[in-house]
Amino acid sequence: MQLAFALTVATCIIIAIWHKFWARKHGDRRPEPPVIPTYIPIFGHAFGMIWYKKEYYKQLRDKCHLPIVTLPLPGSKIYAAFSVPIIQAIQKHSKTLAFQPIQAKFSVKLCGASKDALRILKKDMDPENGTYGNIYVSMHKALNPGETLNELNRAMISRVCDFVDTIQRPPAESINVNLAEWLRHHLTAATTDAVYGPHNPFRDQAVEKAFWIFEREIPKLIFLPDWLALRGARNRKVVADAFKRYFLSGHHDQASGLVKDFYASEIEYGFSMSDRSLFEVGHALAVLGNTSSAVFWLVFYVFSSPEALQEIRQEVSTIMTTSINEASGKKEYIVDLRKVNASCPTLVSCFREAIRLHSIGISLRQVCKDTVLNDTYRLDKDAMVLMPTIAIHTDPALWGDDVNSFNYRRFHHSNPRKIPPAAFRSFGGGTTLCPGRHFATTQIMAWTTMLVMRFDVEPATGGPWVQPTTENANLANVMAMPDNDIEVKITSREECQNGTWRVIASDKEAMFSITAEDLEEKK
Ligand code: HEM
Repeated sequence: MQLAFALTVATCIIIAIWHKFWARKHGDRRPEPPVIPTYIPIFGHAFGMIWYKKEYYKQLRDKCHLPIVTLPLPGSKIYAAFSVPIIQAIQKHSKTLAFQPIQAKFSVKLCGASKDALRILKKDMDPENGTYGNIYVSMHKALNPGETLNELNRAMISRVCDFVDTIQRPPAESINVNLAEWLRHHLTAATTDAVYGPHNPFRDQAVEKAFWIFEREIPKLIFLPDWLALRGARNRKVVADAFKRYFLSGHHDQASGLVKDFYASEIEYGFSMSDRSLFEVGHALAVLGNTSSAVFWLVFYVFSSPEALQEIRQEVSTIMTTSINEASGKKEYIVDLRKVNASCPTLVSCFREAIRLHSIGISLRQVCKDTVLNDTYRLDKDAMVLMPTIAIHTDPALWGDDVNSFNYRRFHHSNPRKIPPAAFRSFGGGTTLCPGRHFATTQIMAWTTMLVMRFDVEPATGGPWVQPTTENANLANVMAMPDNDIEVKITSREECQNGTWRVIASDKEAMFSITAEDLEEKK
């Protein structure tokens, strides 16, 4: 009798163990994405990522021709996705394939915040009891079409226009600038004035300089301990200290809604003043990190493609109104950005094409629970999912054989090759779709329309435009910075001498629908 009882208990235990382990792994028979072997055992993929940088994902895509693969790494497992339908499936599972746990860890490491801050964020990410990243919702709200965004846009546009006025001079007196550096400095000034208000800490040149040094050092700050990333940590502190003084003086009361709302959420979460100041360095990075590179590439392509330049000038003149100012007797030119989407298809196409070619962002997700994608592959808990934009943006199957060259009409309605909207991923997608895309696009269009209409821009050498490489681009960014700068000569156009110029923007709705999500919403 005792033996029978013991056997029954043992059988139950065996069945329970079988159910827990074997059935969980193999019960539905759906496999994990295929493992990609490497010549170097264990460390092969890690080595490939470090050595070939962004190019590694293109190599893997071309080597395996699979929608998603498994890359075993020492102590962890990574899945890399190379197809639009698989990426869309990943984005749909936003609870089990989540960005927030990664965001919590990365933001604390990147900003050098305290263990207390990590504890608060981790608690928030608890799937049972946490609000699961509610803190970032305030940022999304402020940047969605609405009054807070309108105010931000108005403040930014007015600074862009004021600055562009200062470079207007008689055509014989052109100016020479290093394009990337010049744009970065003046975009930083216009953006941070709009975001942080009259006491903008970035008006101190030492703070701006420290911020951009910190930005270059981000990969070290994320992957190495702080004592091996001293330069980044030291410069981050310069910026964080400036923010601390700003907050302690209550200067954020005069800032944009974006800063005020986020600051209020941080207080609600219980972060210390020191952590709030450090996290603000991270926010500044989201706000500033990518827009100036996007303007650089757009300006580079537009001014180096005479046909595109001519078409864009023609298009912008159709959305421009001209009147005579009664007091000064001068002409007033007003460019209404609200009309760009509908009336400037070549400009919009050039913008999308320029950022398509230079998007190197990698969207990340953590597998919080075993998840099956489209009834095909099983992703195992605790692994990480990578969605490298470059693998999608350079796939000839999607874009055609000229995928690697600038085709200024690629996104033009006259192009017979129709691209699936979800294949354009410069702003990411799903729940982590860039909330700053409307602000960024408005700023990019304000700069580009002003430069295109008022100036001629050409290489200072007098020779042809030479495209810079992006081999050393900082992989912490979404847009690749050029490896070297280009010195350009900026000359005012004769026909635009006698007048004042202004850009205005929408009060009502998002002006630019360029992501799959925005296009869907518009339907
Ligand atoms: C051309 C300029 C920009 C590009 C290409 C860009 C692109 C992106 C991408 C690809 C992501 C990540 C999406 C993902 O992982 O799926 C992202 C996230 C984000 N971006 Fe942008 N961005 C730009 C400008 C801006 C600006 C100007 C702001 C703020 C004013 C901003 C705020 C953010 C924020 C807050 C996030 C994190 C969203 C979240 O975690 O929920 N971005 N951006």
